[in-house]
Amino acid sequence: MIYTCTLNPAIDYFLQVDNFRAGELNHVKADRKMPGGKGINVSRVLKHLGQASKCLGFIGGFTGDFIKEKLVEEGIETDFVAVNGDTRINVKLKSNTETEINGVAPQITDDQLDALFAKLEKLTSEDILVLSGSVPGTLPVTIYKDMIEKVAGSRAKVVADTSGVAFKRVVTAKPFLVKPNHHELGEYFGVTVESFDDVKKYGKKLVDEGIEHVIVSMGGKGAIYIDKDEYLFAPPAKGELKNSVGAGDSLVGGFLSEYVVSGDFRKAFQKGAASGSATAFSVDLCSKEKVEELLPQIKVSNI
Ligand SMILES: Nc1ncnc2c1ncn2[C@@H]1O[C@H](COP(=O)(O)OP(=O)(O)OP(=O)(O)O)[C@@H](O)[C@H]1O
Ligand SMILES: O=P(O)(O)OC[C@@]1(O)O[C@H](CO)[C@@H](O)[C@@H]1O
Repeated sequence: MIYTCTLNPAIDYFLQVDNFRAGELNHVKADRKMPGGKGINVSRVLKHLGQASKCLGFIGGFTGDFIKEKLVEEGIETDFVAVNGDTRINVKLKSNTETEINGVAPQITDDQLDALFAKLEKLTSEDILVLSGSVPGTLPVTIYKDMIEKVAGSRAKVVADTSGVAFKRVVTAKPFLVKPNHHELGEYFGVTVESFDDVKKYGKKLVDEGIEHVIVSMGGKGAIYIDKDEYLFAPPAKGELKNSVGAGDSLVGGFLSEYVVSGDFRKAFQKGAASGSATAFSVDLCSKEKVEELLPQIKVSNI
């Protein structure tokens, strides 16, 4: 089973405003509310691509109910720990530019944290645990590292996609796969990562630190996969950008959807990159049809 863990889920509230003007009254032309948060997005992409998963994490209030209902409607299993406050709302404003305003997580108590850790006890070597997104302020920043240590005995594979201090900490626990974007990779090493050579150099440093598989996404420039033996490049597909929110999560979901079937990293990377582009060219997260349409465009090469 693939478990995705979203410590800080959200309703993603997409707003379209023509010529948004800060400091003035703006009228919304169209809006959309979607269940969001990185792990939840991975689960939704997995579902679209025909793979089951179970969503873990913390959820609360009317916003949490909305997320759970939507996931149930889509046939996605959930096993969230309930918290007292409201799950956050993240505003995704599309106008001449894209602006994101991510909300604040509700408080999480020690008992609720223990309840999440108890759920990890059933993981086995057959399972994959995806740890994605930001860490709520009331939790220790070492939480992802602690979770990896908790499941280490089970030999479940851990995939991590987070940023800032949480990324710094999770790297020390050596997950099976990490997926920073090039900005997050640069932030980790205190440098600016721009060119493919930079991505290769700093991605390889993560492999040298003990992470088996590293995928660095670079938005519209594609993605690079690094392990101890090779560097692979997946170009972006061609199309009209509609929504970049969740492209990285789609890369992770697409990758896992193939990896659990074939265990082939090259094919999994190709599917992941096709899924990232498919989401970038869609209003919602990628559909199976869109991923299959774009797949032939993604010619993975050794670089
Ligand atoms: N404009 C685009 N055109 C084509 N493909 C894209 C585009 N944007 C993203 N992609 C694909 O999606 C992948 C992931 O995108 P990106 O690097 O933006 O992830 P991210 O920064 O983690 O995003 P998020 O946090 O919103 O999920 C890229 O590596 C690329 O393959
Ligand atoms: O604040 P975090 O947890 O870092 O990111 C949360 C978020 O921006 O990431 C997803 C896209 O990747 C969205 O669904 C969600 O709103």
